[in-house]
Amino acid sequence: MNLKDFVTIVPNYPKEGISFKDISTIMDNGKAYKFATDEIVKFANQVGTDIIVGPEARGFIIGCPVAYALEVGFAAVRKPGKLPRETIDVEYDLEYGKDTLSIHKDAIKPGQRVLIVDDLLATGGTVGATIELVEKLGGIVAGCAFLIELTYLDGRDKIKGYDMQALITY
Ligand SMILES: O=P(O)(O)OC[C@H]1O[C@H](OP(=O)(O)OP(=O)(O)O)[C@H](O)[C@@H]1O
Ligand SMILES: Nc1ncnc2[nH]cnc12
Repeated sequence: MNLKDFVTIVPNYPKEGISFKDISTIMDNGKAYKFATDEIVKFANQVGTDIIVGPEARGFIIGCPVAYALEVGFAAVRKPGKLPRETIDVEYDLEYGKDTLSIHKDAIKPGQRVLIVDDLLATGGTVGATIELVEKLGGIVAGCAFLIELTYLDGRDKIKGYDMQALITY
């Protein structure tokens, strides 16, 4: 299956000049959604995975079915103020300005092998901050898996030295 055929390109969204890669047309097709999930499950098995970590919100859409298929847990990385118990937080750079990501302090046990799953790698700010959260909790980043990599934004530079998988590249 050519997964790229299921991505919808939306020009000038959310801003003029941005070519938005809409994955909702992968998710609304059962066969494409399963194919994408199965490909990440294969990678997860290769690198060895005890738990999936996915950043809000699109990381949940693809991370949760992977966790289900592997019969491992899923830990959510969220924007500030969304998690009810004690968190650790990491500030990271956006194209303009800064943002923060949080995870529950007890979401990952020291030594657990973590696969970070998200829909898309752009500048790498989100995955970089997620790696920092996992490692602060003593987790081992087994790898990072994405449906899409925007190679022209060089996000890969932020995950040098980590195993990574991208199913579709632009
Ligand atoms: O590599 P980066 O430059 O960090 O960009 C990639 C991130 O941007 C998008 O999430 P967004 O923050 O738009 O949130 P959403 O999933 O809630 O739409 C996407 O789902 C990735 O998480
Ligand atoms: N071009 C893009 N398309 C979809 N999601 C994104 N997140 C960051 N950049 C994106």
